[in-house]
Amino acid sequence: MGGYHGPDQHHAAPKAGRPMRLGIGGPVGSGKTALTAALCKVLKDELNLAVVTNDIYTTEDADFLRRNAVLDDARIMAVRTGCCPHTAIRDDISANLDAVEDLEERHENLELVIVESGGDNLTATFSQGLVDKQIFVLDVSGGDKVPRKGGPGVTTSDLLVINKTDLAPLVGADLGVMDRDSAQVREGRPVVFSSIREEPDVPKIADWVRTHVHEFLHH
Ligand SMILES: Nc1nc2c(ncn2[C@@H]2O[C@H](COP(=O)(O)OP(=O)(O)OP(=O)(O)O)[C@@H](O)[C@H]2O)c(=O)[nH]1
Repeated sequence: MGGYHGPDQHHAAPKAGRPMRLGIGGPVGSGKTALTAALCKVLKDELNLAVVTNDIYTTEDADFLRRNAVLDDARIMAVRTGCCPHTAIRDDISANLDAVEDLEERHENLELVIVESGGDNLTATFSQGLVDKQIFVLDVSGGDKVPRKGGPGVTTSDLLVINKTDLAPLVGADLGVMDRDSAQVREGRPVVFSSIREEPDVPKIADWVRTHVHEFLHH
């Protein structure tokens, strides 16, 4: 098992003839499952897509997606990591890769596979051997100092989502500070503020995903 900050041990997988693989990571409870469900609802009629969920001991996230009928059952696979979530998305990616490849074999012409990580800390990122793009989801109620603390998820993810903006007044979080600090540590990489509760069709995030799937499949 590698350390949190060690180099990625895996090479990026060849891209020809397969869907874009999108990782969604972030701390426990930040809204990863809510975002996965929202993206499935918004994109399922325009993109051929499937989802892999990760939980430590249960299949709770997959069960949530199935209960909410965001996709056909056969398009959702649960990985039970039995270990720290970051290990399964970065160090020993075999169970996740098997699940992704299984979905790709079972569903012809998939265009997007979302891999939702279990909740972990600010250092957890996906291996490039598992995903092509990654979104890191932070929760406003974790405090407005979190973006400036940095960590690879915050600084290097392809898209940083700062979720639960509806809670900012309740927890005294200054969204301006989060915006300024994240811009500073991310050196131009995009940041989107969202409230999945108030805006369940996540328009800016869905647009970002559409654009990247299109680029991946057609370039
Ligand atoms: N107020 C508010 N609550 C939200 C929002 N997005 C998600 N939630 C709630 O936050 C809680 C956690 O959301 P999940 O989507 O389960 O979070 P998660 O990151 O998948 O959690 P783990 O998989 O356990 O790490 C749930 O009760 C959601 O309904 C939001 O924008 N605003």
